[in-house]
Amino acid sequence: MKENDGKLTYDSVMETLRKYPPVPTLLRQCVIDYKLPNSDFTLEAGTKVEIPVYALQHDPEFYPDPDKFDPERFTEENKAKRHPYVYIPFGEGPRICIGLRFGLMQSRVGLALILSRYRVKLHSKTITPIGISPTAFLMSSNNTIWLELEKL
Ligand code: HEM
Repeated sequence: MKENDGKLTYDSVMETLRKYPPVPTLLRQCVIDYKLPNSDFTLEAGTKVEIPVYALQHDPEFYPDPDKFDPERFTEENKAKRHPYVYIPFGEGPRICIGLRFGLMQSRVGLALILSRYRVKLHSKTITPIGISPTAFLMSSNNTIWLELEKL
């Protein structure tokens, strides 16, 4: 907020959803035979397709130094340089998340309310580095994240 004239921007929420998309893969089913551009491969109608959201959002071709948390990636200028479909935490197309705007706003308001009233630290019970669960269907940490909230 200090860096943005006291305003809470969406950029840090967007960068969080890039690094940790709650839905790491999207599912689709091909409805017509479709020849992939620049290849001899044809997807046949009926084929189930998994779209790797997590992998796209960590591809260094689109996001250099992908593990770095850098909200600057979401300035209007930087966004314009990327293909829009390499950032799809809410999906895309006719079945895109119906709660996209509400989800973004809710995360922002929730964070603002907590961070304006409390100093948040990791509790010593939390095992670090925090890893991603390899078995959960939705993005989850591999261990409980314990936080310590101190009233400001
Ligand atoms: C940060 C919060 C959220 C994330 C990351 C998220 C993510 C997603 C994703 C990835 C999809 C699948 C889209 C696709 O297949 O292309 C989806 C679908 C959907 N989401 Fe969300 N969502 C969020 C919040 C919400 C909220 C707040 C609501 C409702 C108030 C909501 C309601 C729905 C519904 C109804 C669908 C199914 C849409 C359809 O199939 O036509 N989501 N969401």
